[in-house]
Amino acid sequence: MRLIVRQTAEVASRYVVQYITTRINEFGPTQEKPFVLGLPTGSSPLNIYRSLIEAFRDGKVTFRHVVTFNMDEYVGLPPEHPESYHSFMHKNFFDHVDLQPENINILDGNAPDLAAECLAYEEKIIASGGIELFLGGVGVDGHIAFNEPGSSLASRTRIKSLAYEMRLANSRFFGGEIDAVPRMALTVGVQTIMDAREVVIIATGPAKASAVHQAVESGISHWCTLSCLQLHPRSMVVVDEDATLEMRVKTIKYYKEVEQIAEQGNEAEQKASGSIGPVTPRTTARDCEDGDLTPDSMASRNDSLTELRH
Ligand SMILES: N[C@@H]1[C@@H](O)[C@H](O)[C@@H](COP(=O)(O)O)O[C@@H]1O
Repeated sequence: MRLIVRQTAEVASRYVVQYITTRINEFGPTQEKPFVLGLPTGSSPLNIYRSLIEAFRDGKVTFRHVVTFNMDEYVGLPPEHPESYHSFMHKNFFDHVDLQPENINILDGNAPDLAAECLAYEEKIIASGGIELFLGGVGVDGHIAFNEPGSSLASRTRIKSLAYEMRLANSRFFGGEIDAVPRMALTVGVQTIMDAREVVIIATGPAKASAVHQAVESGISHWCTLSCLQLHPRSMVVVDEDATLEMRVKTIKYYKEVEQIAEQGNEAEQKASGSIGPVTPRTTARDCEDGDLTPDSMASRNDSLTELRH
């Protein structure tokens, strides 16, 4: 797991946008080989969606051959309800970029057979080639998508009844009325997210500090489903300084050093190849200290991961 720390939420979001647009552009999606992107809702990704729209308008990225899968949706809320995740996504992202409507996938919380809907969603992800990059946010209790504390780390897309705390937290979107928050949702599982070839999480603000501390510095636990990313070969948590308030100074220093070394490696790589422009973070010498892999074997592992991605 990599941790990227930026001073403010805005700068952290810009980092994510730069990262995603570079990944899409380097991938070079086509009709036959689209880039499959997992997407979240919530307030945390709003800056990201705004900047992705800007990047699209400035001609820096196109979503023409991008296929999206959203993380979750409430059960029983009409899609046109202002707080449905369908509405959220169209209002904040889909309606402003060149995504093809048939490439947009969001769980149908009004499907006649909800279990079949969840199964079909998993099958569609596989049929699309698997998710290349899953972008996510995190709840104050460390949940990803609607995988609340206690969710199975092996879970897949399923129906979930929402706990009191979750409904209380989300009542801010329903005029503060907890009874207006649906009691159930459909959500991708922890394992569905883990199956993505890369996972990028944005976490900003002091309210997320405890979740980030647990996920990064503590053990893997179903009480903080974000912590499962410790097992992911290519995951990154991008935070602002406020979200690091509960972390050890030593940990932040470690991750900043890892990033510095990666940047130096990238610069050297760019100089050697004469290329310019943004480069996605690669394995660093420091990463290799975590296991018995040599930089060479890590480099070849990166190459094989790249092959798998394409
Ligand atoms: N299902 C969503 C999650 O995907 C999101 O990460 C979380 C945090 O939202 P926010 O970014 O508004 O704090 O809220 C909901 O529970």
